[in-house]
Amino acid sequence: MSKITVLGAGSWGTALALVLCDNQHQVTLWTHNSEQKLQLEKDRVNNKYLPGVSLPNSLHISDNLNQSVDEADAILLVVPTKAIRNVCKQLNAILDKPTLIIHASKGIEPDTHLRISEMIREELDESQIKDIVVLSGPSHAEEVGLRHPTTVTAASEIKDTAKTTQELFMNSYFRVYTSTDVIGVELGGALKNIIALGAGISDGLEYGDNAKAALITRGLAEITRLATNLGANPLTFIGLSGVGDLIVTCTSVHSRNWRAGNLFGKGMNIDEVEEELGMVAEGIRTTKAVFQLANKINVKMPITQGIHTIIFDDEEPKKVVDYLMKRAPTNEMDDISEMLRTRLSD
Ligand SMILES: NC(=O)C1=CN([C@@H]2O[C@H](COP(=O)(O)OP(=O)(O)OC[C@H]3O[C@@H](n4cnc5c(N)ncnc54)[C@H](O)[C@@H]3O)[C@@H](O)[C@H]2O)C=CC1
Ligand SMILES: O=C(CO)COP(=O)(O)O
Repeated sequence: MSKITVLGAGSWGTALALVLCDNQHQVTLWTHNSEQKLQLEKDRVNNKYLPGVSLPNSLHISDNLNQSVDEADAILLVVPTKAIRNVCKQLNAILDKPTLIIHASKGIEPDTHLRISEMIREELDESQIKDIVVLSGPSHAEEVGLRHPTTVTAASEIKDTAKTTQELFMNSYFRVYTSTDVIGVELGGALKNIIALGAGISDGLEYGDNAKAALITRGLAEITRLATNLGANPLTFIGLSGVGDLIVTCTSVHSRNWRAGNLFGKGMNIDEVEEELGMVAEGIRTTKAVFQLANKINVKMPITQGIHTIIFDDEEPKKVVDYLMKRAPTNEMDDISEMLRTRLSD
């Protein structure tokens, strides 16, 4: 049994805390919101973020970060990307020994274009980090909360800590694979949210299955192209954190990003979408970050560019689709050959 502290009591933090409780670990779920702490303790259900799922009696709820992480064997960070630095700054003032940090958030920071593990390394001292493991894959909290079969990947360059993470989470309904491709796994989880916005927009326009299949497939080519340029293994993108997460996020009504896209497709603007959603759709900020990054390093990402125009320039979705369809004709496999060439020349 390990002592594990989950930071972030949203849908995913709550669902992962349940998995860890089912595995007989000693688990604390930390929320920064004292009203939420009282609500969780009183109802033993996360009414706002994971309704209908009972919290196990063994789950300890806290709003005190200091006490929550005291003597923790591992810390699981699951706050939205925009809160990562703030939470890490608070941890920086507290942690007094090398700690295993596992993160399950999915995003890229605008302006710096950093992945989450890179942001964590900027905020914590080296002496506070035993390792940072990325936990990512096709996994909606709503289904994990029901203990439906789910598979994810735990990625670290240090095989032992990826294995430790696998052992902490693995059970009969939650299967964990390991990987050493931290860049690929982290980017796969973050970038698919952009394409999920696109799938939602397409469904909001009622374009049907052909358009969505096109978005998923060409979206995969586009995000793999960027990730390979940033050092990821292209093969990671035919795995759980690549095509796996794209499928689940682009096709599920549980997806916050798909739902946000759907609202954009129906004509709402960014303020209206964020208000209506009430939960984090990471793809919105990630679209901004990736649009900047792709321009900076000169990687072609037409779908991301189009979604950026819809979200941040209020462009009509139909006009963007028209632009995408009328681009100069190309050869489908150019991408793949280019990626393999890059990989083989490494
Ligand atoms: N919901 C899901 O099924 C999955 C979510 N994720 C990722 O997990 C991360 C969290 O997502 P969700 O749990 O869905 O978000 P959510 O919108 O359900 O909840 C976010 C939580 O973070 C808390 N929070 C916000 N700002 C904070 C701060 N400054 N300090 C501490 N806590 C703060 C909120 O109070 C809330 O409890 C995201 O990066 C998301 O992409 C990954 C896989 C599945
Ligand atoms: O990452 C997820 C599923 O794997 C969750 O996606 P959403 O944030 O779009 O709900």
